[in-house]
Amino acid sequence: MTDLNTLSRTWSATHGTEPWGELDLRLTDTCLRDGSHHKRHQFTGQEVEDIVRALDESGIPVIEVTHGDGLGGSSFNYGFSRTPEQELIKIAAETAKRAKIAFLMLPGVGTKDDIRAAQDNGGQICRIATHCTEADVSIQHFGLARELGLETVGFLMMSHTQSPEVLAKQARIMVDAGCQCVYVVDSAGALVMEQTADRVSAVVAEIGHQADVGFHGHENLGLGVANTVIAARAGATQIDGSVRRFGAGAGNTPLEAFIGVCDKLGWRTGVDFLQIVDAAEDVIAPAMPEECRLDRMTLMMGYAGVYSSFLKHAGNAAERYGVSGAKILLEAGRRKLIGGQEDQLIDIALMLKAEAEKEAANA
Ligand SMILES: C[C@H](O)CC(=O)C(=O)O
Ligand SMILES: [Mn+2]
Repeated sequence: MTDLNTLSRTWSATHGTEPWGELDLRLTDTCLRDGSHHKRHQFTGQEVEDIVRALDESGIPVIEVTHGDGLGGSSFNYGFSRTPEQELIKIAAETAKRAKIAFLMLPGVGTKDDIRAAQDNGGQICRIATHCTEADVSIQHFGLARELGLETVGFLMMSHTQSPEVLAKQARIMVDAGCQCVYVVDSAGALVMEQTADRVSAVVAEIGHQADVGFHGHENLGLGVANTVIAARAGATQIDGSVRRFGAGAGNTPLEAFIGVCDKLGWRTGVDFLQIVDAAEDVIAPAMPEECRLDRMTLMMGYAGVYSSFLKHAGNAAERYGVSGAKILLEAGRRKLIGGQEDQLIDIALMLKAEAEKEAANA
């Protein structure tokens, strides 16, 4: 486990004698992509325009816009988008004056043609996400993205499920394929402080001399900001979050809170705290179907280590079959389900229903 003294020594060795005094972080707001899960993929063009304008004017340097499950995610399995994501990317790119527009793709869900289309529509940063033991499926997509002149980011999803050593090896595969920044992604909001630091440190040790390292957090155990602070101290220089926590599960690291913390620590983000707080209240909150809640369901996700975007799917299955959503999530965690296995939530609901019927018959 990384303790703070070790972290301080590592920091001094790589960044000079002032432990975490001087830090420049590049922030990515993900509410128009991760928040798409919470919004059940129902963003309108007007909402995207308003949110991008507010984030851009506050100084957020990168804004991610895509269906929650990435390019090509609009489908029966994941949920259909109200507005085609390529149209939303175009609106975002036409609205932003300073910010770069990023898009996410999961190999197998999106295709190479989707990447080309996103670039044609003004997307400049291609973020490629894989389960954290499957980086090899991203190799050809990183190759294409670099060929097209896109900036590249890799997402190692469900990072809590693997050791720091495994993550470092997977990060190496992405960087060798052309990835310029690898994110440790706490998809389930299950990492606790030192577990975050250990993983980020290991990835920094493996690729830090060649590429950036990032951190993407979720709030399911209420640790989004704390985990993000410790990730930055461990060497993550690209940081994700969503203003107002507008993301899957209990939401992402609330970016405006993290920016306030950075101001207090003397870390530079280039974002105006007062402006981003106003944007959160006046522009982002009104676009949310409801606040992202830390409740029984989302706590269960952090506790059992369940992919945050399963929340709505588990809720639907619970309602349809009259069983406990929290129990579905606990079982999903026990089965170690990963993204793409949403249909198993229905199997679990049917199993719980059959168990309940059997119990009732025996009573
Ligand atoms: C496709 C996922 O929603 C990506 C993500 O944000 C995560 O794993 O967390
Ligand atoms: Mn996420």
